[in-house]
Amino acid sequence: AREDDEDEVSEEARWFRAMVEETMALSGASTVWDFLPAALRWLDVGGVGRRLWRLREGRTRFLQGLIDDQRKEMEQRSTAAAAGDERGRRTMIGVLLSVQKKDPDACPDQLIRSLCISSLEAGTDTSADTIEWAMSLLLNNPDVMRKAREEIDACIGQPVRLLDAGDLTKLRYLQCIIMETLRLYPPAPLLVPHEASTDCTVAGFHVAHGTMLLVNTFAIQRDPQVWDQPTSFIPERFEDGRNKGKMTIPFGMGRRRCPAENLGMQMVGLALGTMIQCFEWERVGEELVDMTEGSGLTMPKEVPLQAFYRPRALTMHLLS
Ligand code: HEM
Repeated sequence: AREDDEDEVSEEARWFRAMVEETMALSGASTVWDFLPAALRWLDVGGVGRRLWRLREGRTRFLQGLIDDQRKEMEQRSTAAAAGDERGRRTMIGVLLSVQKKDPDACPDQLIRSLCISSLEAGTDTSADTIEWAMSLLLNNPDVMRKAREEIDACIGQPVRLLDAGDLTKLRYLQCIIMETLRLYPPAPLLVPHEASTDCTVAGFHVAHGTMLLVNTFAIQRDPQVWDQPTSFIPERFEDGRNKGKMTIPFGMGRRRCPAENLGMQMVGLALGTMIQCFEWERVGEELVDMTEGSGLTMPKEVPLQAFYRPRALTMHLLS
């Protein structure tokens, strides 16, 4: 699907997506660099440092462009407001620029760039990968896809309309599908590397100050001592609060847990739900969709998903 839609997205969107994909691939938890003594790091094995530096320059240019545009728009708006025209939209950069205006030192452009880029980067691949894994699982489990579509059709009723964010809380089975996808294929399988800020002891293990800590969510969520048929895709295991309290932490936990869990669940739910509602999906051949995991900070599919789809007669009028 990725190649087919190349014509439909802007140059900028394509660049952004490629930049995020490369950043995530290079930021995988274990690069050779991490295992080198500090004195040897200047060797830049594999050119990782150089490539990350180039990506950083591109990101800075992109974000600074957005900030400059917004600043200009706000200046024009304040002139218009003085003339009685109050139109304008509220954006994250706009809010941060207002803070900057009141206190320039507390909110420099560099801070705005960092806040925006971390949200954009953290929200792009995680959500897109989850949708791709979920669709792959559904293609390999057509009965689950059918049950999800029946739930959506029953929820929407007549006259048929596109599902929207307000429907998502009623689509319990769709939520179970997403939870089960995130259990089997957490987009950040080792979460994000953390560092112990002081010496401490956790469950009898001594952790020295400065140690890099990785949480193996992937292993925790497939633990055979906790889950029945741990590697099977069974959305029903989350129905009616069953298995509540078992360790599923695709969004991390504690103070640095993903701040956008609700937004992420909504984005995935809306995209996946609409794809199921509007199209018939089929695998490209007899064989099952390849489910090999790729590498990086996020966990993309090793082989990008390709599938056949055609609009459903029921929803054709909504698409034209
Ligand atoms: C299915 C979707 C998503 C998943 C599975 C996910 C998962 C995660 C995980 C595992 C972390 C690291 C937690 C830790 O350090 O222990 C994280 C952090 C973060 N996520 Fe998400 N995320 C998703 C969507 C989003 C979206 C849509 C946004 C923003 C638009 C976002 C913004 C962030 C930010 C800013 C952080 C860093 C928080 C911090 O370091 O304090 N995420 N996310």
